[in-house]
Amino acid sequence: MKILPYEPDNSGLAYSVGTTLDRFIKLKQSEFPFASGELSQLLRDIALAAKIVNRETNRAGLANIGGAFGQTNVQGEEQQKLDVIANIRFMRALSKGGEVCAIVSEEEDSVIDLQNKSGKYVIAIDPLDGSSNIDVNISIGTIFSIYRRKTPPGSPITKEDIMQPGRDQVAAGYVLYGSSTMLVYTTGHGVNGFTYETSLGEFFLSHPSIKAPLDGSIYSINEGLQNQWKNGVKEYIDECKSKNFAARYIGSLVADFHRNLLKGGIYLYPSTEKNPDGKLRLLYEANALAFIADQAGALATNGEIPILNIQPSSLHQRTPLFIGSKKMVQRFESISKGKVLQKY
Ligand SMILES: O=P(O)(O)OC[C@H]1O[C@](O)(COP(=O)(O)O)[C@@H](O)[C@@H]1O
Ligand SMILES: [Mg+2]
Ligand SMILES: [Mg+2]
Repeated sequence: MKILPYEPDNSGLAYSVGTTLDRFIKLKQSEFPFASGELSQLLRDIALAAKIVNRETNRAGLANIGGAFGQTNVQGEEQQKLDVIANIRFMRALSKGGEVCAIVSEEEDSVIDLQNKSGKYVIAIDPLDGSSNIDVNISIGTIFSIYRRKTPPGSPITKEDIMQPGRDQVAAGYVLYGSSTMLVYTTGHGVNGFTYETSLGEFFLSHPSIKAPLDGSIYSINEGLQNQWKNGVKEYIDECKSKNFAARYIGSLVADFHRNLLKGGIYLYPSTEKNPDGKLRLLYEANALAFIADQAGALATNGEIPILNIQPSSLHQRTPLFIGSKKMVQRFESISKGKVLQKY
């Protein structure tokens, strides 16, 4: 009787493509003998909420889920129904999960204290990113940042727990609801991407150990705001054009970031007259993507300093964001800081 060892695939990767998210989280946790499993559970809670929001986005056109909700959020932006639904779904999953003590959300004016005496984690979340694309069937997303609270569990939530620089994130990621739905995250040990298999209701590892190309030829910026650009943005974009780079702008930060992360490219949202501090929010948009970028070998800056080094001072503060392939962001910075003259 012949006995053969089972060789699933020859990738040699410890975490081979096709590993379920749940199994991946378990395996990763076993690498940290002192891990208590709470962060693992929190990641599972996020994945659960993502599955529910995925279902809602897929049928947004059918079930009267599209369109405006009829209220504005603290940013003065008109909330879409799906913004509110996604916010409720993530709030519910995170509060039921039991690992989180406080939530900062784009759709909530103030910090939500979950009154959870044992919760160690603070989460900042953009429940639905790319709201302007909801009704037109273009990729949208969810963005999340996870911090360990600074004060002991059970004690009152303090500013110190909430206003932590991106550098202190213990995990971050995004969900992309696109032609397929993906969850991409880091816990500070590399970046991995999982694709949702709807019929099985499972996320499977599809993009292990994502590394951003060092350079690229794609730039993503809302050129409609060109007249409001300053500090070298125009010069940099002119140089990209002189090099025949491709202009790609979806208008959903998660989708533009994801493309550039995989293919090489740069996303730029500078300060404008309308948004002198930039449009994107530090706590629940820029910090998470900057952590992913950092872990994938890419860069994120506000034009002055790395996004991860910014000390937050208010919940919904905005920041200029320049994020993407290392060489492209470095080139932008040197032009915007006037360190180099363009040669076409
Ligand atoms: O329409 P603009 O000014 O180009 O802004 C688009 C940007 O605004 C956002 O939609 C802001 O995010 P929200 O949709 O979560 O508010 C980003 O996803 C996107 O990159
Ligand atoms: Mg957003
Ligand atoms: Mg949003």
